[in-house]
Amino acid sequence: MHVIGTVGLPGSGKGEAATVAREDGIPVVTMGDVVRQETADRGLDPTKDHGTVAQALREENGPAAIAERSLPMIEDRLQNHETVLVDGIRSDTEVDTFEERFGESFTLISIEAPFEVRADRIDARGRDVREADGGEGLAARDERERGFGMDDAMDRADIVVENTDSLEAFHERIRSIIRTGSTGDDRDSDRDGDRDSDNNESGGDNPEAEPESESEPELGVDTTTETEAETEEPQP
Ligand SMILES: Nc1ncnc2c1ncn2[C@@H]1O[C@H](COP(=O)(O)OP(=O)(O)OP(=O)(O)O)[C@@H](O)[C@H]1O
Repeated sequence: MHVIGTVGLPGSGKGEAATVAREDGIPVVTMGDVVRQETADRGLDPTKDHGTVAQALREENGPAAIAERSLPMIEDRLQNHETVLVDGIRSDTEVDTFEERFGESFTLISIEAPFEVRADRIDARGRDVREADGGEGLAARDERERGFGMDDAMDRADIVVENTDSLEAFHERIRSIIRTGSTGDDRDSDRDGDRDSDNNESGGDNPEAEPESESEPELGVDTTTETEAETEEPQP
């Protein structure tokens, strides 16, 4: 059993990580699914009343309400799958919920990219209403997410993935983590030192990880992660 959670500010790459998981046949449970389900259960319109229900859930049942409601969905998927990805974690209180339930089988990945990089990618994505057209700007969205406790959740991550390289390199990175249950190489910082050995033990010497990590530098076309590429060393 392995439950992988992702956390990251808007435009950091959580959706891309979920896509990689699905391509690998790994079910993805998003916090949004939980809220949509609850909205439908209350006889409301999931497309319109989503925000109100998310807020109501937290007010009625506390800040971990959405995470708690996601647990049966995750456990259901774990009946038939070894690994499940949980997308959309927003606070350290939610991290507590997953750690309490899944213990060492829970791995939190923080996906990070600088503000300007995320702003450019969100513009290019074209999904969001631009600030100039009355949409919520990225700074305001960041602020709102941080208000939920996202910084504290990110600080709890077992693995930090800097998504500043090419999309191919990011996909490869996430695939490697999902398949091996660990970083697979030494490029990710680990903010929680006592989890490091767990990662290495659980999959650091998985043979599948080797070819993937070796091929990564070739995939990178973006120059923003030069320092990462320079520090890349073959695994002993
Ligand atoms: N390494 C990358 N190189 C180029 N484009 C990328 C990279 N990573 C992500 N993107 C693109 O940036 C956009 C934002 O990524 P994504 O949608 O995965 O972010 P998110 O964290 O899910 O954002 P949100 O929280 O707003 O839903 C997408 O269009 C995605 O394809």
